Amino acid sequence: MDAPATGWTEDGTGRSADAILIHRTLTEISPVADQTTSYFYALLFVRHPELRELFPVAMDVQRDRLLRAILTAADRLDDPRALAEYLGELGRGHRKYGTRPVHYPAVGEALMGALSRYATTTWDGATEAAWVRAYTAISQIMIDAAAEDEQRSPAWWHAEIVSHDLRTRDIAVLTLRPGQAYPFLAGQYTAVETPWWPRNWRHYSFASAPRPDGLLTFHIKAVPAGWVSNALVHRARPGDILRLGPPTGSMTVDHSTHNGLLCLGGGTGIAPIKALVEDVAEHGDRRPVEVFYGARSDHDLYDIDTMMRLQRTYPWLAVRPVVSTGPGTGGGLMRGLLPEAVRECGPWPEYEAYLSGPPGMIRSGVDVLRGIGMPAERIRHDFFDGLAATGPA
Ligand SMILES: NC(=O)C1=CN([C@@H]2O[C@H](COP(=O)(O)OP(=O)(O)OC[C@H]3O[C@@H](n4cnc5c(N)ncnc54)[C@H](O)[C@@H]3O)[C@@H](O)[C@H]2O)C=CC1
Repeated sequence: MDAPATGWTEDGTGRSADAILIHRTLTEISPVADQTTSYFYALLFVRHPELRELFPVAMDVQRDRLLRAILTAADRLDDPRALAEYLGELGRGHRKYGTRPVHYPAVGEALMGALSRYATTTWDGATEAAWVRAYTAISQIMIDAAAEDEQRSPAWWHAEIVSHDLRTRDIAVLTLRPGQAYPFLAGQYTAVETPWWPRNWRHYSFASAPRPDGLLTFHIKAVPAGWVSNALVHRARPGDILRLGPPTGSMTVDHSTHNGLLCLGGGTGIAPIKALVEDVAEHGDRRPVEVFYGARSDHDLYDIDTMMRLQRTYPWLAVRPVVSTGPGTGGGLMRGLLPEAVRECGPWPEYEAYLSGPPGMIRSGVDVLRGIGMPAERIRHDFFDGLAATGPA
């Protein structure tokens, strides 16, 4: 996939002229992001009512995903590799919503309408031209990626729940049997849609490496106001059919090195970490793997038995539970937040870091690791609703 090629003149700062104009617009709309988003969707649905059915009935929770994804991409114009990767995932991920190439101009038109209305000070002919070039390039990369993907993969997969294990009051472990082969890598995640909330897709990591029987596992925590997660934890039963989007995410094991793995799994963020451990075991690498498993209290360490079983099985694996609140129970339990525990046990030369959990944990974990000298290229993580987010709503 090619990077955008037009409007490309460097200024003294190393940024292209288009990127500077686009960044200026983004800075101006930042304090009025909510209004810009509302206006964008209003324009889109008033002018193109046929597009409304691609989005969930209620759009409050993830209302701004599509616009946020476009703006994120536009702000990365000068990083063609990251842009192509991000937009490729986005284009492939949009197939499950029924997005067609013909829909892209409608979105572009609403985008220009919303930006020109809210970036009143900086909007002019040159800025509009820069946005048109950027959006044309963005949509073309997405359209091409979707078309290429269509040749080899379904837009989505049906999967039947074959077991539902309620581990705590609000956490369930689900095992699914996909209707057809579902290729993915340990450490990746996917989007899940339930029959109860059509077109509401939520992201969950695979909690196991690919298995010979083809089954998939997910750890779901019912979060307040989380319709999909509450349905999956409290309503779903074996026999129910879900839909899955394509696998995505870059927190996969680099098997080209013998470095150790330093893994931080916060809450249900332990799910992909468990998959990574299984992946290392299957490759027979015997690289040291240090897992820090964080939860609010020892009661919330819902998968500790599995992790301890893995530790007993593999001599190269060490699992350290870390609880942030509530009484500790001794017995090797560390107290505090995960990133602090990792710092205390550092400095971790010869390790690659894998972080999975709440965004605050990932941010502070990256800060701690960078602070103790770990180079950025040895730190891997995904943000479910940040750069890696896919979906129109
Ligand atoms: N691939 C990924 O990155 C995955 C991410 N998740 C995300 O993980 C989250 C799990 O939520 P919960 O189970 O409620 O976790 P939680 O809120 O109970 O946090 C778990 C642990 O993370 C650490 N932590 C949390 N916030 C922190 C902060 N601001 N700074 C430093 N450390 C912090 C603490 O040690 C805490 O005990 C969800 O947001 C879910 O979307 C879940 C699965 C996979």
